Amino acid sequence: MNILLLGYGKMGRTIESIAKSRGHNIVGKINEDNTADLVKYTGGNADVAIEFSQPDAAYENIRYCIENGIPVVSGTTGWLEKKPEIEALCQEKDGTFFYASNFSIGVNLFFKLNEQLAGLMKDFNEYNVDIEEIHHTEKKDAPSGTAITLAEDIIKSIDYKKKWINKPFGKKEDLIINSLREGRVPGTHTVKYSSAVDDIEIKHTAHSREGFAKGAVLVAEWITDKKGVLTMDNFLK
Ligand SMILES: NC(=O)C1=CN([C@@H]2O[C@H](COP(=O)(O)OP(=O)(O)OC[C@H]3O[C@@H](n4cnc5c(N)ncnc54)[C@H](OP(=O)(O)O)[C@@H]3O)[C@@H](O)[C@H]2O)C=CC1
Ligand SMILES: O=C(O)C1=N[C@H](C(=O)O)C[C@H](O)C1
Repeated sequence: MNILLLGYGKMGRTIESIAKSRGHNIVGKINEDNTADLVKYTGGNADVAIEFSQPDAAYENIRYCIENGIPVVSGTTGWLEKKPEIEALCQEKDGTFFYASNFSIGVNLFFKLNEQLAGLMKDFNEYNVDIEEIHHTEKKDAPSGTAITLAEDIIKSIDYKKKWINKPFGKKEDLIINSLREGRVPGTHTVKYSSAVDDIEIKHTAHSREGFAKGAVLVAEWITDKKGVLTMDNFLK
């Protein structure tokens, strides 16, 4: 498979190494300094694009792919206010767009566990729930996309939480996401229910970026013959 990498930073490099080990070719690597080269690529010479860039670049990269017939797998976080526009464009152009806030299989199991725990906890108002996410100091966005997914799934079940906020303190109706930036941490997420007498915690700790990158390559292999707006739920089925 011929893969175009949009964003060749920490994730782009890890994806390159996994993709090559699975027999794929990297036909292009686009970073901030060579975005003009993007016009060289179309659905004729790139079977799929894998997009891990930065919040202010994702929309234009994904739009280019959809308009030029390249199926695109994106994991960039911090740009999601524009995702509905991309989804509409994908439908209009009969394109292929896959987005996940986290491509790791472990995190996607953790998402399911989070949904189940929220379902169990919904009638126990003596507990307060909050989220902590820890990432490396180079991360550009806060809260993490993964923490937002966790928060949105909790708010669907827990009536006393009305919205998430990215602050260490808030009212009971606010689901706190506390974002910490430390050293080279690849990504740690904790959901904690606390009462006066006990705490219940679930936690996912990534040991490296390999889980995210392998998930993105597996999805890229899977989507090349598919159309539409696709998610991890479609892939994992
Ligand atoms: N969904 C998931 O599973 C995961 C998502 N992520 C997300 O992926 C994104 C990238 O993470 P990471 O690799 O750690 O970040 P890095 O900062 O290491 O890499 C981002 C790269 O994007 C490049 N870039 C900047 N502008 C453009 C542009 N217009 N087009 C293409 N590339 C561009 C940067 O280039 P330059 O250096 O020249 O500025 C840089 O090389 C983040 O949003 C992060 O949150 C990360 C891990 C997992
Ligand atoms: O920026 C990162 O590094 C990561 N970003 C994603 C996020 O914002 O959730 C996924 C992972 O936690 C690593």
